[in-house]
Amino acid sequence: MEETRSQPRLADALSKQLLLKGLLAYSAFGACQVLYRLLRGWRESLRMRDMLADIPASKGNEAPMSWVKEMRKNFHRANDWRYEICEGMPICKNVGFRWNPGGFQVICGEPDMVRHFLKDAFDTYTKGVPSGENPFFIYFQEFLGDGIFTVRHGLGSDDDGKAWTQMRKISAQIFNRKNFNSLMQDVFVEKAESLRSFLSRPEVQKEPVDLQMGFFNFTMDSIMKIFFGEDSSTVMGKQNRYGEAFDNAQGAMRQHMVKSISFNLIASTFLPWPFSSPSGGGLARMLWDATSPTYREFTSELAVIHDEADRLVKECLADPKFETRRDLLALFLQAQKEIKFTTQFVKDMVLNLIIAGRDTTACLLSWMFYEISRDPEVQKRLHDEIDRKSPAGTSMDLKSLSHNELPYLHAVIYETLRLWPPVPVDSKVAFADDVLPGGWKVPRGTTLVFCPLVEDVGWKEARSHTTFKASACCGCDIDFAVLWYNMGRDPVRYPDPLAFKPERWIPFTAPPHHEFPVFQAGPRICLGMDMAIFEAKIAAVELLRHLRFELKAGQSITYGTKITMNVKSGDKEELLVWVKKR
Ligand code: HEM
Repeated sequence: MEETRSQPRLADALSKQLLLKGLLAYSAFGACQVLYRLLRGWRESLRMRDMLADIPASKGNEAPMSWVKEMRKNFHRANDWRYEICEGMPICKNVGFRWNPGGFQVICGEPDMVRHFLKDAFDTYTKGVPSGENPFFIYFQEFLGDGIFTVRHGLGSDDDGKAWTQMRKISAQIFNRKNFNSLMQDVFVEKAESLRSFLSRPEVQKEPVDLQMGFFNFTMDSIMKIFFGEDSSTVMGKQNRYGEAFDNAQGAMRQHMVKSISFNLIASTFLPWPFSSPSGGGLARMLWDATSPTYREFTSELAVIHDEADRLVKECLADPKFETRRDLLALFLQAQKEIKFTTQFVKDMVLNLIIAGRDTTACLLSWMFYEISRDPEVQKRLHDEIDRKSPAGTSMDLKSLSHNELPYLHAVIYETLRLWPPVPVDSKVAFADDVLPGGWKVPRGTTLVFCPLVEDVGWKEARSHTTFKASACCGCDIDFAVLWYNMGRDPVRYPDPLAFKPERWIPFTAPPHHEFPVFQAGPRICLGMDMAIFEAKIAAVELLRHLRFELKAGQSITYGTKITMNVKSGDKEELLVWVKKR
């Protein structure tokens, strides 16, 4: 009897002992892991600090990681803040923590440097790896999956860049001259006519209209047709849940990403497995994400996007004409047999191409019409040129819309891209130690950021004369920036830089890509560059043949919060314009 009563007590004591031992073992393991990470981080950070010692810190950001705090404070004017911290310096750095190598950035200001890391040393610099040290890429990858925008090439890739080469090769098939003058031309003209007919409605012309929304709908409808063979009519007011989900997911992702930088850096260093991991995962991040309303919004919108991508892929595969289809989705699915892409991969590609093709060109058109509708002289010159060279009823193709035929229109587009680059920031990460032109050392793991070659003279003075009001913007920022935005505003290269002067592009000589990296440069230069310009020209000619535009007075115009730089009026992402028949 005595013996049977003592058995549970013994089992209790044994399990308590086991628990205690387990806890002790886990504490020892956790402490060793944190210590190891700290030592490793400290050693790597020291090495980076030593190698970067010759490069001056960006203005106001001398203390380790102080730039993150400053960046947060300046979310509402992210692009201008980036200009100010490297003003007058051809190269500067943002300093990371002493115990984590993740926060080091080098901001380059000279086209030679840009050329070096986008072209000459192409294999050394690529996209970052999502990790605790690079929290920006965690969410970016979650959004874009394994598509062309996230895939790494060169030293940073596991497959020697094969996946990127294949994606690029297949995508490039759609951007040939034959397609421009048939499929693309037909689609752009049809969708531009729809937009023009919508804007010509008397009820639409009674009130100022959000022209930016019109352009996002126009580019969405065009992309759906060219890339996926699908007819959508958002331009005519038909709702597109996909487009909305896309915008909401982008906005929420960026907000959450910025909010999470410090948390991810700290958690991945100081919390042991399974609460965190150097790859950026772990229970702590799961909890952090799950309790964030912006993250929940991001994932629920992402689910809508994925369902839609699923539908597009299924319908394409079931199409009896599948084998003869030439839209981009069909090309990828046809190639799947030989290259063994997974269906998930094709879906990611779909998503990447929509972001590439829809938002960028819509931003270009929005800023272009912002400039046109606030300057009657520019609009008059465009009307005159179009009336003379491309009146209603004449066809629009690559030749008739070239810079030789319509030099002023071409110049307006380049001037818009200079002042309002649709992708104002971007970055590359060094995967090996390197030396930049000028002898500046760059350690492995540094994020390379571009900055313009800016002189102190000129910029401030020009700014004081501008009518652009960078107020009331609640835009957020990303931590790794490539400053296309600022390069276009360099007063040395572009005198009177803030003035909209299309004449500076006449006669037109294409600028070297590393000096004007609006479409990036080197082997990963934008694939859709010619398509975007062609599309913007067709839309502009079609609208200006029939309509005139006047900016609604009293708007405080600035830039918005998306990855691509859209127009913001007050606290709304819109561009209100009066549209009238000519
Ligand atoms: C004004 C319009 C556009 C601008 C300013 C623009 C700008 C850019 C930039 C800056 C990049 C480099 C991003 C990076 O990898 O870090 C890029 C890449 C890319 N763009 Fe565009 N883009 C525009 C329109 C388009 C269009 C219409 C398409 C057609 C789908 C397109 C397709 C791509 C693709 C596929 C890449 C990835 C290239 C690669 O990594 O190999 N873009 N674009």
